Amino acid sequence: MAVVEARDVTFGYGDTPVVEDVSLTVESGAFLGLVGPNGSGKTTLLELLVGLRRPDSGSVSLFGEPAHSFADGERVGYVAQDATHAGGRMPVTVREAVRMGRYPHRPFGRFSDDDRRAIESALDRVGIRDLVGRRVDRLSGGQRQRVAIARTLASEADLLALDEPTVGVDAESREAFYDLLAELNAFGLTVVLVEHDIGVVTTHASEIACLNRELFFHGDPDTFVETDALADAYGGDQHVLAHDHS
Ligand SMILES: Nc1ncnc2c1ncn2[C@@H]1O[C@H](COP(=O)(O)OP(=O)(O)OP(=O)(O)O)[C@@H](O)[C@H]1O
Repeated sequence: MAVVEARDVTFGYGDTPVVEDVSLTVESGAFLGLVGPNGSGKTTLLELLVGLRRPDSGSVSLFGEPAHSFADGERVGYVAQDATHAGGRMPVTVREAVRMGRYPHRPFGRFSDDDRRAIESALDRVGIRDLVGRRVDRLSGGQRQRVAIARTLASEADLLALDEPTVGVDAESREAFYDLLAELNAFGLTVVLVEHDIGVVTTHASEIACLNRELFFHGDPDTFVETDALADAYGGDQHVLAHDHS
């Protein structure tokens, strides 16, 4: 079953499109890495795919319905670059931030045992139980990203979309973070990840989409590194491709 289906999607902030004619299907259970040079439209496309923006032309459907009809947290977890959606800058505790993942289920009502179970299980699966009483705005970037993931798990979302989640996170925590994503993916969570580090994404993702306004490639990582798509999308700037850890 297709979780995301984008057809001929074009979008621009002004007259010039920054995403043009992109068609892309993300199947259930996929781990898609979305790569491309700086300013190539990755964040914009991710926002289009999860319904945070509407295309100027073309269409995006999520779980077979128009993407813009999905509110954040309702089957779709979205982790923005600075994880503000996880209460990243708010003076709330980790437990409160993770509880927010249940709000789509209980907009006004009291929390049920099911809600509490989902929250506790998310804290355990992401390994942040020792942080529950800490304020989110005083955590490290890597810890905040884990809170963001826990919030998504608590919401029992089927799709997790992340925008460069490990910017500013040290290499060790970054590896642990990607291992966690791979594990959650193995348990059935569909993942779409914007990541500028091609090495990271070809190691962890099961498929790659390479964007530079238009989609240059969508397929498996091994094929991606063998084709010209990479050089074409990056304008032949090969040294950026192999070891970009900036
Ligand atoms: N809110 C906005 N208003 C106007 N232009 C924007 C806005 N957001 C992004 N852009 C422009 O759209 C283009 C695509 O930006 P986007 O952030 O989607 O690219 P990206 O591939 O995620 O970039 P990066 O890797 O540098 O984060 C860029 O030229 C950017 O300057």
